[in-house]
Amino acid sequence: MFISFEGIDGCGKSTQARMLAEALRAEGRQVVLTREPGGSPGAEEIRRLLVEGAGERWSAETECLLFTAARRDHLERTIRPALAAGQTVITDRFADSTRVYQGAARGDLRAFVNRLHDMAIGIEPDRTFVIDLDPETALGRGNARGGDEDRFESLGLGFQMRLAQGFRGLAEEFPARVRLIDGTGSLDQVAARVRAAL
Ligand SMILES: Nc1ncnc2c1ncn2[C@@H]1O[C@H](COP(=O)(O)OP(=O)(O)OP(=O)(O)O)[C@@H](O)[C@H]1O
Ligand SMILES: Cc1cn([C@H]2C[C@H](O)[C@@H](COP(=O)(O)O)O2)c(=O)[nH]c1=O
Repeated sequence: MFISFEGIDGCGKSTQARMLAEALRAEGRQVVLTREPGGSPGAEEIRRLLVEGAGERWSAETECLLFTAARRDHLERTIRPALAAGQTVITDRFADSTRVYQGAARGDLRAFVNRLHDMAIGIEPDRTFVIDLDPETALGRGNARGGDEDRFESLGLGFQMRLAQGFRGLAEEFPARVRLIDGTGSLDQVAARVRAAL
């Protein structure tokens, strides 16, 4: 099974991806927990180009190409081999992030993003959990966490609000696989919502 977690920066998706991986492992499943951009040595190199770039280093189109290149490597080196071995793959972000960040929030590039996806990726998760949280709360959580990978989080509240709208829209666009999960409350409360939706 192939599962993705999505949402705005600081919504809690990495925490929930990790909690679900631990819960499934405790039940005896073999789980590969991975992330994007990254998840394979080559894709982690591309991640550094993306998240360590200062300010507006890349155009939205170039970002699409870099994220898609990283995803292709991640798919070839990590995701497909794990799925072929019967393992469960849980990824912290996948193609929906490109649809929302580059395709909608940074500009109107959905057609470009879709064409790249069809050419180079061509696979969707079986289930996608969008952790839905208001951007002010999410930014507060992100700031409290600190860290130096602030290339995207520094884009501000207005950008995060466009993202939140974009992620909510995925549930309507892909109703068979995307589940909107209320991200408020304790870690265990959110985890219970994820399990119920799985
Ligand atoms: N339900 C929650 N209640 C309070 N704090 C939370 C909750 N879930 C996560 N956090 C905290 O919020 C911060 C961000 O969480 P996390 O790293 O899981 O988010 P994220 O969506 O993966 O962020 P990013 O995309 O920016 O990496 C962390 O410090 C985490 O411990
Ligand atoms: C896959 C993907 C990611 N992004 C952005 C979203 C985040 O701001 C960063 C990654 O940071 P995280 O803390 O690991 O979530 O990259 C994007 O804009 N487009 C994408 O396809």
